[in-house]
Amino acid sequence: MATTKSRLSLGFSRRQLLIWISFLLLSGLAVIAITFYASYAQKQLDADYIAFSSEIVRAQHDGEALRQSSLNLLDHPQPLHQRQLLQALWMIHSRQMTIEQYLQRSKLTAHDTQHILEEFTHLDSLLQQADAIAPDVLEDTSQLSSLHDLTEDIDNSLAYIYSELHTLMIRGATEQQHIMSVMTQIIIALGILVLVVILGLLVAIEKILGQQHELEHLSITDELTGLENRRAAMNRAKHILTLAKRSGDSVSLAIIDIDHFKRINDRYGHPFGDQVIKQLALQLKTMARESDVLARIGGEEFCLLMPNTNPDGASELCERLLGSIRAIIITHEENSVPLTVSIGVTTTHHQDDYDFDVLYAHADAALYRAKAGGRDQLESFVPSTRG
Ligand SMILES: Nc1nc2c(ncn2[C@@H]2O[C@H](COP(=O)(O)OP(=O)(O)OP(=O)(O)O)[C@@H](O)[C@H]2O)c(=O)[nH]1
Repeated sequence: MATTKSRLSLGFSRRQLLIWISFLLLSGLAVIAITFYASYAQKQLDADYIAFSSEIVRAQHDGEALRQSSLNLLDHPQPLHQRQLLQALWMIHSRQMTIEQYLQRSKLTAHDTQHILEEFTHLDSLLQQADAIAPDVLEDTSQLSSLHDLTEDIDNSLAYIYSELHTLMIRGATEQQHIMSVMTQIIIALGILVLVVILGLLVAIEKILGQQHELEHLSITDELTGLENRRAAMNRAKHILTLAKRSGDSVSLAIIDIDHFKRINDRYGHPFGDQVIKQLALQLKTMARESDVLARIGGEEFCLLMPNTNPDGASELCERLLGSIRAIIITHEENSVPLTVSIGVTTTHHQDDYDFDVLYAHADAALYRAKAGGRDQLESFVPSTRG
């Protein structure tokens, strides 16, 4: 009832749901953070600060060229120097347009560039004034000194703009470097995380497989003796009997039960009784064949299923078992403890006998007679007594 309550309609337990919600929340946050950072980084990395910087470096010569041509014109008012000055003015115009384009393409914020744009407006008005005077200055030489003053103002304005832009470029490039280093660290951290997760998963899978194998082994093994348990014996017996029934081969089953085991327990204690069981199991193991199924099917009861074995073969082996068990030397505090077993054995005779429960019942009936006959002996099931 409690389990049903703690499970929601979709088949998730509350704990699983919490884990999934936390996982989804964390993943969502990680995706948002990464997307935000990636778009910011992308903008910064898109800005071509190197090209922009080289354009600014080239532009710094424009002011000097203008000032020089203005000086030349002032000293020698000749058409050559006037042409040079007009050319310098044109150069500054076109450079100004290129730089304004770079500024728009760059990811610098309005806050960063506001004062530069204002200075550009001021520069525009100075250029317009110079453009208005320069073409006629040879006709009206009184304008020469005003023109020269204007060129000085233009040069100063350009110097201010370019030094500010230069500072911004350095800041942008530094930011790019910072972004690259943060991204490298993030990539390394993610790589390590992925490796750790993969390693964790591998360890978990390895552990689960180990536990699964261990559980499988435990589910078919008798803990005390290490022999197969009743369940495993029945499964294997079923398989062997099915094959034998088809081929018509005889299969024998012996049940081996320790005599008066209760007395051993009572006299020497339960742990000693366990040791006796283990010792007997070891002896049985050495005498059983590879193809036999040897299992502990009860407290002091073992079964030995012998494929392809007729009644004579089974009896012979069981007699040898009785003898070898009698010969086991067991001592308790220097007192020897006699150990004997009784064995009931049966062999498939009819089609119906190829069934573990039927064979077991027959062997058990024979064992009963062995116990009743005085123990430490073998009794075989006699088919005519069936039923
Ligand atoms: N030490 C130990 N004793 C066990 C274990 N399993 C069952 N026993 C004991 O085995 C004894 C079996 O006693 P009984 O069924 O009366 O049979 P028995 O004393 O061997 O007498 P018979 O079979 O008639 O010869 C009981 O005292 C159980 O407690 C075990 O794993 N370890």
